[in-house]
Amino acid sequence: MEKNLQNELKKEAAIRAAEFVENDTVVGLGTGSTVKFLVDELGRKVREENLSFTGVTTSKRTASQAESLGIKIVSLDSIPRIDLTIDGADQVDNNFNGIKGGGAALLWEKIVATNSKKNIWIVDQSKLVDRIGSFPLPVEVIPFGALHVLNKFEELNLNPALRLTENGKKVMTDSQNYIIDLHLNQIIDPAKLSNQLINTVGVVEHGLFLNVVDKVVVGKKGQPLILENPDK
Ligand SMILES: O=C(CO)[C@H](O)[C@H](O)COP(=O)(O)O
Repeated sequence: MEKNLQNELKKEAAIRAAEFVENDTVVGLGTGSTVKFLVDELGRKVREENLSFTGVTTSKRTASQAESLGIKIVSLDSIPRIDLTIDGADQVDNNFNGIKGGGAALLWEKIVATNSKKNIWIVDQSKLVDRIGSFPLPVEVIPFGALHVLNKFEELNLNPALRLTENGKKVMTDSQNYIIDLHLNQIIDPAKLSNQLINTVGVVEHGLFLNVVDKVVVGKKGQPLILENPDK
């Protein structure tokens, strides 16, 4: 999909999803380019429509954008619950399984998501797929012994690659871990892979988000589509 159109559709989904944010609630704010549109819109609503909510963010990036727009941000441990989290995703299949972590924020994203009463993902239509996996699956690993974890993944034919910055430095997450991307093409059994990864010593978390999302707001030509997860 052409970049300008994709951005337009991301923005459309983000603006539609902002309507789900209610006054006096605690809202988890995800990370990424789609969420950036969401935070802009929520900032506008705070300024122009007196929307009042408390945010919990899934990255330092989102926290600084939100605070610069006047959105109140608190730490996760200072609040008893999160009412709703809105986040992006890299791919979503028909069973509402998703891959996240393209922006390297998957650990905080999963912690915030699993502590939220409701989760909404905002995506453009190109991210809806029959089977997830053509987007590389991010795995967050602690730096100590990371190359041994990479070798194990290699032995398991998971096609791992340590994520590097444009300058060739290792990408560091907000928790000071590394990211290994698994180039799998397709994931036949997401639950099995999820168990396998999380049981590998050195892995902190992975980007398979299974049975997490309640609603997906899809930016598509025409108007946004809202998909409801029947299993939630
Ligand atoms: O999981 C994420 C960050 O870790 C993002 O939500 C995901 O990568 C989608 O990003 P974008 O909205 O930029 O396409």
